[in-house]
Amino acid sequence: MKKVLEIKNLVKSYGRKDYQTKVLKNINLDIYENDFIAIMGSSGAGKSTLLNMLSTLDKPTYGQIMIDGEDITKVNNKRLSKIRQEKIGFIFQDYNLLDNMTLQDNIALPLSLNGKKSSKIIERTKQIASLFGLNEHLNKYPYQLSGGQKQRGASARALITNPQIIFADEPTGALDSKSSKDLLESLKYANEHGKATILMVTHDAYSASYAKQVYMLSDGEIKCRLNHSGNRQKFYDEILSLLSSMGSDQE
Ligand SMILES: Nc1ncnc2c1ncn2[C@@H]1O[C@H](COP(=O)(O)OP(=O)(O)OP(=O)(O)O)[C@@H](O)[C@H]1O
Repeated sequence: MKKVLEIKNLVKSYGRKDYQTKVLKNINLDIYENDFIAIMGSSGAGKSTLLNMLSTLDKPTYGQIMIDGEDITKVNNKRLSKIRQEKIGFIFQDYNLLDNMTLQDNIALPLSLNGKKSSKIIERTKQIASLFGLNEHLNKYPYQLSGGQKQRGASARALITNPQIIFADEPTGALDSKSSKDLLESLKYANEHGKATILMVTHDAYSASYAKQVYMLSDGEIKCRLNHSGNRQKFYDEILSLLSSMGSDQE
């Protein structure tokens, strides 16, 4: 299996030189094509910090992050934006759709920015929108959509370029349970039927139970890994019992 992300001795500190807080102490992680990983941990454990570094939005204090064998901590900004455009998709908790564009244009945006031909863009937009059950909403503007539809739109936008890795930070954080389930089913489908590798930060055991592996971040380190054994309900129970044994403040 191809290694898409390799993290070596990753450290992140905040603050001045003489007064530093080490948020991430020593993270080592290999992520392979088609993995679906959930990163959990209590509030302030460093989940978003880790995701921001892996997704090129922030730089580590020490350590290496290799995407496709290329150390993204060492490349210049021009190369970094190319890597973002070509290899990475982002899903944020607050959707980040552009208000003055239709859903169709929002989903198509990464391709329009790449300068692809318009008939190809429309075809691909419809294809990805149908994966997320959005075809009948394509001409609507974000204010005409529900939270769940917006988040599925944001996810379709993240997947439209067929990126190697999707980074999702609390993608179900603002959704009700039905919309969360719809979104997670779509991500699962994209992971199982496409080649999408997904790395999702979540505090929610239900969302995490859709992943293939769950990593627990605690005290700046990955303390524990759980593997999905095939039955989602069983995995959900295992995650809950791990969270309670870790004395976490999760549900
Ligand atoms: N830019 C920053 N400067 C200083 N400290 C920061 C900065 N960003 C994050 N931190 C600190 O790093 C720690 C980890 O924050 P992070 O947002 O990664 O946690 P998290 O696990 O995602 O939490 P939550 O579940 O509450 O979102 C926190 O103590 C936070 O206050």
